Amino acid sequence: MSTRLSVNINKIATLRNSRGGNNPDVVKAALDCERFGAEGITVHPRPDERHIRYRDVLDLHEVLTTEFNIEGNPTEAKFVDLVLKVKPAQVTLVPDALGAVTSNAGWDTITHRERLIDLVGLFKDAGIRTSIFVDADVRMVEGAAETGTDRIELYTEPYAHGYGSDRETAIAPFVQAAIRVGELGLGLNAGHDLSLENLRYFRQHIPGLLEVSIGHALICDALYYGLENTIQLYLREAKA
Ligand SMILES: CC(=O)[C@@H](O)[C@H](O)COP(=O)(O)O
Ligand SMILES: NCC(=O)COP(=O)(O)O
Repeated sequence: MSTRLSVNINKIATLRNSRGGNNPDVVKAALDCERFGAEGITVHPRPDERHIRYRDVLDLHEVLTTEFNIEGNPTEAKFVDLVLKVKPAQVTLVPDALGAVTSNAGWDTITHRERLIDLVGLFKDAGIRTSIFVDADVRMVEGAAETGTDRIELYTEPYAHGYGSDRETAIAPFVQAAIRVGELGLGLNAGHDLSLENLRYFRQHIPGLLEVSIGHALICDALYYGLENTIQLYLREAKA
């Protein structure tokens, strides 16, 4: 089974927004990512629009030909309306805290069960595949399964953080979670802080990994290797 690479282009928008204007052009960059081999494009609009703007999502939707994955916090009505309007291939529900620098935890799928059931139903009725962002915790995976979601996305920051010092210990809860995902018949995605250094080991130890979404490290690597080479390097790790 091959794991698909979805390139998160938030950081390209961050660079554009730092000067105003349209350089780099986010839509062109996304199309180039696709041309260079990306199998999907991920965006994670936030209420402050500090990187991807809601307008970008509409523009991207017009032109992308690979899988479009929109991530974000569904407690924002604006986010829900945007996703229902665009109808991407996949929506990933993330419990972002307002003001957080980046996503820093998965859902408590037990506490938020009823809300997640409603949201998953809403998006699935619109023909959108759903994925719920969760920590590598079997209880949270089981809670996610009860919402009716198609997939879960494992929050991989703790793995990435622990990889350098003790990768066997770092991957262990992710293996357990992935096995449970498979038993429950859900699809499995993963992301956050995956990199050229830690991706191959993750891919080789996690059963049934359908998709990784990678942004920060990939765009940093592109400064050195160029976007086309970098996407090829990540594809090699994702397929290893
Ligand atoms: C859910 C997730 O892990 C990513 O979408 C990540 O949060 C990227 O968001 P930022 O680019 O805002 O850090
Ligand atoms: N879902 C994770 C994602 O889209 C990218 O996260 P990161 O690679 O920017 O940490």
